[in-house]
This record gives sequence, C-alpha cells and structure tokens, in this order.
Amino acid sequence: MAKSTTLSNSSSSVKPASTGWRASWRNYYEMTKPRVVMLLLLTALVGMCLATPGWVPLSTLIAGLGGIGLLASAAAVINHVVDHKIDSQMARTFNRPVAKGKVSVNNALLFSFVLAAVGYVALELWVNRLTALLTLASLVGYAVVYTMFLKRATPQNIVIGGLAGAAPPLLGWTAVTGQVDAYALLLVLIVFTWTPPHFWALAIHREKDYAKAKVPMLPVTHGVEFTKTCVLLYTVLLCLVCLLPYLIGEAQLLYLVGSSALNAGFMYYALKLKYAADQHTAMATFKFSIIHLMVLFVVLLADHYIPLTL
Ligand code: HEM
Ligand SMILES: CC(C)=CCC/C(C)=C/CC/C(C)=C/COP(=O)(O)OP(=O)(O)O
Repeated sequence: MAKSTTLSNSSSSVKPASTGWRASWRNYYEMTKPRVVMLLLLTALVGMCLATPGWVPLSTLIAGLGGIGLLASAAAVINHVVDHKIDSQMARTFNRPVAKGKVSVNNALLFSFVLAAVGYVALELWVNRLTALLTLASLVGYAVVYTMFLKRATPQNIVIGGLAGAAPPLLGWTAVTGQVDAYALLLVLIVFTWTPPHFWALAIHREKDYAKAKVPMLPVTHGVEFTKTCVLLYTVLLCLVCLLPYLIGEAQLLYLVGSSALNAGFMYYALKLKYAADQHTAMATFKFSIIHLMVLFVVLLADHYIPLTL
C-alpha cells in the first residue's frame, strides 16, 4: 500500500499526508465504510440462510460474503472519490481521506479496482455468475447511478438509489440457490422501504450541511416539515411490508412478535419526530433505524431456525 499520498488533481484543500503505514491503512479502511458494509453483509447472510432449510455450504458462505463485502467496499471507496468535493464542504465528512487529501484520487481508484476485481473473481469462481453479475450491478447502482447522477439531480435520489443498498439479501439468496425467488425480493423490499426513513432522519439533522454543499436532499428542496411527514409515511409503509413475511407464511411467531416490537419502536420515533421533536430526535431516529434493521434480520434468522407456531 502506498505509504503517503496527496491530492494532486483536485480543487479541494490539500493537507499533509498521513505518516506511517498504520495511519495510511486506517484511511483505506475508513473509505470502505466498514460499519455500513457489516450491516449489508448481515442482510446478505440472512438471505443465504433463508434460502435453504439446511446449512449454507461453507465455501458459499465464505466466498459469497467475502465477494459481496469486497464489491460493496469498492463501491464505498468510489463514492469517496466521486464525492470528495461535496464531502470537503460538509462538517460530517470534511475529514474523509480523499476530501482531506490524505489519500490521492488515483490511489483510491486503484484500491477500489483491486477490491472489486478480487470480489468479482471470488464470486465467479466459488459462487455463481448470477450473484457475481447482480453484485456488480449493485456496485454500479450505488457508485455510478446514485453517487454520480441521482445524488446531484433529485431529492428522490436515495429512494431510487436505495435499491443498490437493498440488494444484499437477494445476493445472499442467489449465492445459495442460483436463482431469483419471490421471497428474496420481499427481503429486498423491506430494506428498500427502510432506507428513506433511515436516511431522511439523518438528512433532517444535517440539513444545513447539505444546503451548504448544494446537494438536493429532501429537507433542502422540500423543507424539514415535509421530510418529517415522508419519514412517518415510509415508516407506516415499512410496518406493513414487514408484516408480509408472516402473512405469506414464510416467517412464524418469533418474527411476528420481534418485528412488531421493532416497528412499534420505529413508529414511536417517527411520530415523535413529526409531532414532538426536540433537537436530538432526528439523530435518535437515525440511530434507531440502524438497530431496527440489524435486529429485524437477526430475528428473521432466529425465526428460520426456531419456527414457533401457535
Ligand atoms: C441509498 C441508500 C442509503 C443512504 C443514502 C444512506 C446514508 C447514510 C449516511 C449519510 C450515513 C451516515 C454516515 C456517516 O456517519 O458518515 C449512514 C450510516 C449508516 N448506514 Fe446508511 N444509507 C443508505 C443505505 C444503507 C443500507 C442499505 C444499510 C445497511 C443495510 C445502511 C447502513 C448504515 C449504517 C450501519 C450506518 C452507520 C455507519 C457508521 O456508524 O459508521 N445504510 N447511512
Ligand atoms: C455491491 C453493493 C451491495 C453495493 C452497495 C454499496 C453501499 C455501500 C451501499 C450503502 C449506501 C450508502 C452508505 C449510502 C450513503 O451514501 P452517501 O454518499 O449519500 O452518504 P455519505 O455522504 O455518507 O457518503
């Protein structure tokens, strides 16, 4: 890994490069958005497990999660490159490695290419072509369609772009079965419906940041009140969509109870955000959204292996 680099072909502020390989390694690691990728991988793992009544073959588990994780990480690195000017203007992101000039555009692109190539080859060799192509399409959906175009073009950016982030349960499913099935698409629909309240809660908290960087996020273009209404309506929709696995007989009692409790929590935050917010409510809603999705998929998994019925 290149030890220290500066941003040579960017108009953003150029700062001294990090010293030592440890600092450098941390910058590369940060660009992969590790915590986001971990949650994506949890949803992929659950997609794999739900695809079969038995155990997932170890080679599919390792190569599948490894390949999906590497391609998602590559997408995140490309996002850091494409967005480095926007990132340098926002308080939340100004310190990011490319925005700060701690990693050069060329080195970040090389890093993302290596991650993507290794990930794609792993999926092709040890999983299957369908999963490799769908994962590559997700990378393009996030790094190109969302980041390069939608993010700058429309406040519906994250609704449409959310499809790429919602894909991992399907990717996990196809890694095991080699085909697209309706239940896998329902799992995608859950993450897809979860994404707007997840992101818009944060966008409300960071509205001034986005306005300053001229990114047309919903609170900037349509105001905070309208965005709160959208968070509430999407949360209602999410509650309904989350009922479907039980209603179609794919999930049992443990899931019904667990998901209902989680959805009650999300509704509490969405209602508070709309009707009784203080300065912390938007951020609290955003943080709860992450716990909601994480626990929801753990509950789906538990329900799969412990199918309780009345
Ligand atoms: C277009 C879709 C999405 C958008 C626009 C979005 C946006 C964001 C933003 C702006 C953050 C804050 C990052 C930061 O603090 O620097 C964030 C955090 C996070 N997002 Fe999302 N997100 C999306 C989809 C997803 C998906 C699909 C997942 C996982 C399944 C996810 C999981 C997370 C997690 C775990 C965090 C916390 C990261 C941390 O604390 O470092 N997001 N998201
Ligand atoms: C292959 C595959 C599964 C790809 C999915 C890629 C991926 C990492 C999706 C997560 C979506 C996400 C973190 C969006 C935030 O982008 P943003 O640019 O709006 O947020 P930022 O300002 O924090 O960068």
